Amino acid sequence: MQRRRWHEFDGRSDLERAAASAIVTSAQRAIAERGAFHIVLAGGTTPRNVYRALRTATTDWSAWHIYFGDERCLPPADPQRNSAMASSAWLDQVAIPGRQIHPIPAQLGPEKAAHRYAQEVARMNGGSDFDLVLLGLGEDGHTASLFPGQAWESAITLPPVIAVLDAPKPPPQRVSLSPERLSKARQVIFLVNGTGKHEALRDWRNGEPIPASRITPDGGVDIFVNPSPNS
Ligand SMILES: O=C1O[C@H](COP(=O)(O)O)[C@@H](O)[C@H](O)[C@H]1O
Repeated sequence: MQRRRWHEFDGRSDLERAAASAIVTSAQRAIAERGAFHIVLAGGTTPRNVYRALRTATTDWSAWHIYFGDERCLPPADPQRNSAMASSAWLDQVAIPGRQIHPIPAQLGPEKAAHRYAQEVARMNGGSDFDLVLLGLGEDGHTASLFPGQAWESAITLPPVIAVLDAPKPPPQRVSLSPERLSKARQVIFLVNGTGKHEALRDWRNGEPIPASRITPDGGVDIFVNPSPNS
């Protein structure tokens, strides 16, 4: 069962400011308590300005470790790649050591990339919880690259990283952390902005089993939403 805390913002820029501030606060806490900050990034269009805002954050970048919740199987520099977006908006401009940035090698194809990334996450982070997982919400209720009506929904056990072969949103080949792995987190924040998401939000609020509701960390999830996405 997913515990949800809804946070409504007065327009897109308020949401982005609040998200950037929540990320920095989470990093400060993790670095003070454990000496490192392990964050999983969302892709898509919603987080881009949040990432841009982080360029000027005051933080110890050497303690940050970056992972991705999902990736599209495209060449590494393709602007539609989630890692390419995060790099140009933010990561290329701050002093996070390169060995602490872990893009999904999705250019290898979904199966091989899923296998490699599962090994990499296990090697870097062991079985421990991520400090913060950022996620988005698609118009159909998908989160990361977990789309409704796909094989993973009926699987009894899932690998920590899933090869997605026929996503309904292009490109069809993708790689995604499983809902169980995304739920192993001290904190999970969904960023929801953009037209066309009203139905998915309504279903989510009504407790319908959309993919986003499969993320169930012990501490519950925080949902940052801009209810009037045109502002
Ligand atoms: O395809 C994807 O979509 C979701 C939502 O993206 P948005 O553009 O509506 O913000 C995103 O969270 C996911 O990482 C991405 O690969």
